[in-house]
Amino acid sequence: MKDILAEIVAYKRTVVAAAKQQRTISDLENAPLFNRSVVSLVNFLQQPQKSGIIAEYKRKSPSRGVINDRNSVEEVTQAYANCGASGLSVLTDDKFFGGSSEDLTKARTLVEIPILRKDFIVDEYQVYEARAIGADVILLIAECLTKEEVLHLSGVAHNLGMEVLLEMHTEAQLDKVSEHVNMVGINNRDLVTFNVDIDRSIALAAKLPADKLKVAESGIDNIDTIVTLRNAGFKGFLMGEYFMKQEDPGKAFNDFVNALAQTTSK
Ligand SMILES: O=C(O)c1ccccc1NCC(=O)[C@H](O)[C@H](O)COP(=O)(O)O
Repeated sequence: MKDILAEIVAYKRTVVAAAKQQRTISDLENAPLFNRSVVSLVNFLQQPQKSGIIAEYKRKSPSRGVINDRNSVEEVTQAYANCGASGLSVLTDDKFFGGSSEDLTKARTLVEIPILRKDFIVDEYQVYEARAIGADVILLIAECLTKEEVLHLSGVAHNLGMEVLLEMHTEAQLDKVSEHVNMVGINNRDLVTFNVDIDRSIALAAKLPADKLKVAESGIDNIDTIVTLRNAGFKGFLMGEYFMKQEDPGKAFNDFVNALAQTTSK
């Protein structure tokens, strides 16, 4: 199996090197959105009247190919926000996921809920970039960063007023959690084999630090799974493909959230 993560990270380094030639960090600091007030995803995920779902705008992926090339980022993210999403995740990688920074900024101008920049962050330049394009939260992936890198990048995000979701897949990666990580995400998808196993989140739940909000990521496609994950202590549920592959992702999201509310009010 080809190591897609290594390929993505190598690509990111070339993209960052090129971006630095175009715009310096001080250019990013002067971007119109750079000093806007950040909206806390941790707060939104703790509001009981919201779904806890972080709904992802995802056009394609290495594991699935094209998922949705019909519905615009404006249409989908507005629908998600209006129908009870606790947060949005917008993929800003172009090559592997068909996203862009412009996608995130378009969503930012339309919605007021927290937005996660979903990308492969390996350089502090990308953290400044996240702030400049309107993100509230960054994703750090333990699998492609050292403990020192997580500490540094989460510190930069914290100093810029943003929150950090640290994604991991194994218990050994828990060692990389730093003081400026606000949320720990368990990715149910193995990024080498692409196998998805929801039990991955359940198995690791009790081992996660009590002071970090728990987020389950990937492969979630039904209400029973969310109920099980909630009972295991998860407050956030990152869902992309399940909604994006439907004819009308916004309607599918609305139907799902209503059914979830009915199930949990019984
Ligand atoms: O989704 C992939 O194929 C993928 C491959 C390599 C690295 C990351 C990948 N996905 C990123 C994600 O974390 C998911 O988009 C996110 O958790 C939502 O997952 P899903 O609900 O299964 O679309």
